[in-house]
Amino acid sequence: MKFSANLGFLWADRPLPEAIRAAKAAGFDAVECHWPYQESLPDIKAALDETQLPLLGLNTRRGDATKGEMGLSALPDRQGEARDAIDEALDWGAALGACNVHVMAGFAEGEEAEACFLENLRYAARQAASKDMTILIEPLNVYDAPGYFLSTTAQAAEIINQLNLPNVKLMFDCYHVQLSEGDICNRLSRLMRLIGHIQFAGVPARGRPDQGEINYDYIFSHIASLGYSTPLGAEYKPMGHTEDTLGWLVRRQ
Ligand SMILES: O=C(O)[C@@H](O)C(=O)CO
Ligand SMILES: [Mg+2]
Repeated sequence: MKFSANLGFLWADRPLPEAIRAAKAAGFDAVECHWPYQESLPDIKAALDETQLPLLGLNTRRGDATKGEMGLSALPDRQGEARDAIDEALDWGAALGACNVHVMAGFAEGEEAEACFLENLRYAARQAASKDMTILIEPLNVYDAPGYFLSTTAQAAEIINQLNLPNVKLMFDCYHVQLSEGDICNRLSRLMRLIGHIQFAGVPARGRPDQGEINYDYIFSHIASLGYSTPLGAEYKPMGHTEDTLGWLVRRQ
């Protein structure tokens, strides 16, 4: 099993280039990030080149983070901004050699929001295809993100099936799935052909994966048995020094 350090949470107190080097030193096989846009792209690229760690993905901008926005792609009155955010994420991703862009839907509901999200995803998939990249959509749990447009894997699967585009896939975050839906292993089996990336964290605190109600040794074995070998994204809040939380990784090396 291979692992990707999500630098939105791990070593989040360091600039991304330093966080990338820390992930390499800790033994991760890949990295991924949330919103790198305030940092220097050439410095991030230099750290990726130096460490030879692949960048698995990044997110589209949230919108106005000070207002708590979490994406724009399902907001019918924000289509121009949403597409700028998609273009920006794809440009950064292509420059950094990333394979995935997570298109964030935002807080919205109803048919108009769904039609808007589908249209923006079609646009994103077209732009991504020309860069050989994949678009991910991720349901967020109803406790952390109440009102977020996508909250279940069933809803995400319906959208992906409706689009029927080879480069639109599901980001299956075991943490969100456990809180909103449960039944993680059966869902992984059923949804495997739609999955583009898998993330994990302890539940319910979103801390290190070896603490909490989920037995990740079991889940990782199940994922391996399904033939999935892409690095799994460690997207948890270390609540202290990241190095102090890596026993789960060290035990597997
Ligand atoms: O699960 C999450 O919160 C992330 O994967 C993300 O991209 C949005 O914050
Ligand atoms: Mg996630």
